[in-house]
Amino acid sequence: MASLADRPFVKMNGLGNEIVVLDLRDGPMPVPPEEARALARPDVLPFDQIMALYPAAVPGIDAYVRIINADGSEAGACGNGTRCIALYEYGRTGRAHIRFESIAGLLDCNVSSSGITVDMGPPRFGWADIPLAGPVADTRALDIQAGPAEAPALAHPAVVNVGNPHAVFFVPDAAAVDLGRYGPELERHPAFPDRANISVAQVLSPDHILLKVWERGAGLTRACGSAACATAVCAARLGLTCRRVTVTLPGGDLTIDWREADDHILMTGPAELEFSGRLTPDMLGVTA
Ligand SMILES: N[C@@H](CCC[C@H](N)C(=O)O)C(=O)O
Repeated sequence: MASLADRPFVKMNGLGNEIVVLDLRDGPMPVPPEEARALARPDVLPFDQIMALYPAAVPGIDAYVRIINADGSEAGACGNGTRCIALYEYGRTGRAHIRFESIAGLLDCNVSSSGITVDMGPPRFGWADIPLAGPVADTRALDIQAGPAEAPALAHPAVVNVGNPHAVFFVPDAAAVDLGRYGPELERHPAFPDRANISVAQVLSPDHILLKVWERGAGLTRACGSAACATAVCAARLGLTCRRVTVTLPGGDLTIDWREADDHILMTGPAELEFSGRLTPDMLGVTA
């Protein structure tokens, strides 16, 4: 099977969410899950997601993007990674308006001095869209004890799909929740047949939310852009906040605006280029 050995990579981050960009437009090939897992080892090139760029099928689109988690699984959305590839493409082309396509649809991005804005599209609240294991009438608060019985704050999450599945637990004190302990079980709860990204959110004011995230396929991360979007729309839908909020994650702040006019979610924040290099067989765990 083809290997990524010798392909160039760019290491970036979006608020400390660790991203590896692989521009495969010149020689498209799938990212082998076992090579992704080998690369993610702590002593190699630890990352939360690979953003792999492929030629777009449609004119006017810069690239088709596939998103690979550190465990080798594929995701439909990655907000922080999308800001990273927008910055990468801006550096390559000098164009501030960049458009990507993904399994979840179009990602329209704008790079400016105040940050990178990504149109993440509209949220989907239907139980089958998230997806959930069975019909649920009200996805604002699941009528199940989703979390462990000894952690009563972790029950009745709001759920939504923003290109990927999210469950958001609104709690009075986010710092008091040991998400590293409960995340693995919640991510794989039987209610979520495709697993889920798990957020613990504390509403600080009608325009400010504190958030920490256990990411599906990556674990605890310093930031998760799609989780910030998911949390903002769930909070607004529950009447806890307005539609434009600042979301504070361990890695920093994102601005989320759930636009009334077309139901789209706009996420604004930074991205950073760290270093670049070339993948070697050793890094990918490939033996001759
Ligand atoms: N880091 C991301 C989310 C990446 C995908 C997620 N772990 C999933 O499997 O759905 C972000 O910034 O949105």
